[in-house]
Amino acid sequence: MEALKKFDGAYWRELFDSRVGKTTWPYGSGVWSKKEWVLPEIDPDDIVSAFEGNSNLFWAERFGKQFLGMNDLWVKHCGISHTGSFKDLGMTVLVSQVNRLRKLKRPVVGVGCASTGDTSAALSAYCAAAGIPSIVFLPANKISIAQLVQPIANGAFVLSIDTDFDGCMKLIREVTAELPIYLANSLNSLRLEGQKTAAIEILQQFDWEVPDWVIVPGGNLGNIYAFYKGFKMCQELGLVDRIPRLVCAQAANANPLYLYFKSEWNEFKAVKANTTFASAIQIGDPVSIDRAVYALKNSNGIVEEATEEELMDAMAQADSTGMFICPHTGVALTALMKLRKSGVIGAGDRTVVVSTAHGLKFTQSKVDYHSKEIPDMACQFANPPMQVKADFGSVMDVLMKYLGDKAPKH
Ligand SMILES: N[C@@H](CCOP(=O)(O)O)C(=O)O
Repeated sequence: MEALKKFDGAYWRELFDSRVGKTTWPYGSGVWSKKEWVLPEIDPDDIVSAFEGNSNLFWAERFGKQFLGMNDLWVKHCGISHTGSFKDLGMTVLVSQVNRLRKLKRPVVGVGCASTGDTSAALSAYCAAAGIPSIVFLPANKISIAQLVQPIANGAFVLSIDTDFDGCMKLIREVTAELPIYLANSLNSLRLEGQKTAAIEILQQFDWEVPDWVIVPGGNLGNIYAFYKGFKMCQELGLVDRIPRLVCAQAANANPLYLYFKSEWNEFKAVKANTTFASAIQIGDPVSIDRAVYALKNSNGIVEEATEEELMDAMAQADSTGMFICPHTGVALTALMKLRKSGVIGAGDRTVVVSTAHGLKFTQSKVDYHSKEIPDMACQFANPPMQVKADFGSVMDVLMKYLGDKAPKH
């Protein structure tokens, strides 16, 4: 009974009154009533929901209208998944095949990858579920804590190597040529077979109406090709009659594809990737460069880039509309902002931004931004917590000011 009492409105009301004194609750007595709530009817247009129709395709209504003057902007959230990124889509296919190979007594002792965080999280989770050893090469001190802890907790053999992702990638390719370790990076087509399902799902979610644009953040560049593959497959099957134009969005600090595009596909040069908050795409020598170029050329595609300040501002703006995105999605949104500004993407174009990972994997970057602790960055959309003395008057003062600023001006 005592436990049940806690759910009784009167109990809380009593507690509230005894601590704060009698107050007038302005939102109707129903809030504290013991009776069951009867919700008033609501206009469907007023429903505030994270999900529009399907589970992971959001209509970014407020962001689109407020920052871009767009009414048909969507976010395909691939981070709502088991390990929090789109890598799950590909890894379930790859690890399933490895499982089969092992049952056929093929000499696969373990599965390995180089990673900037998300790939290793997915690989280690699926391998752990199947009881297959996983080996991951991570660039030391270059991935978020949330990402690092995933393969560790999943029981992978984690090598923290004093190099960058490109160095890890080079090493794992050399090692897998010598040892019975199956390479799980996205140069393995099995990964792409899984990842391309996100494109098919987008079309299905739009009832087979093709969006005008799909914007994908790009680092190792397997995913932009996977999207192309999925869309192309649907076109070849006659499910749709065209494919969307693809945009690959890179961080300016790791932009070899962007530079190649700007040279009108004249000459590709790998770059030394500099530190970026979009750490999962901090890659200077992408393994899927040729496939990405093929995808972009065959979809009338574009490559854009985002500086650190641009991507962090875009992330903060998106978060302020409730999105809580990862920095890579900030890169994609920056690309969209630039293409909207130049008029390449029109106000009425149906556009899908691919959100590649869950924002909770990148909380440190958000904390740094909102604390305004990033050198040479204005952090213009920062929303730091307000320090306030623990007394009623001080709290009332700041709240009155806040509410005064926020009150609708009629
Ligand atoms: N961003 C990736 C880098 C590895 O790319 P992959 O496409 O080969 O898996 C990661 O999360 O590790």
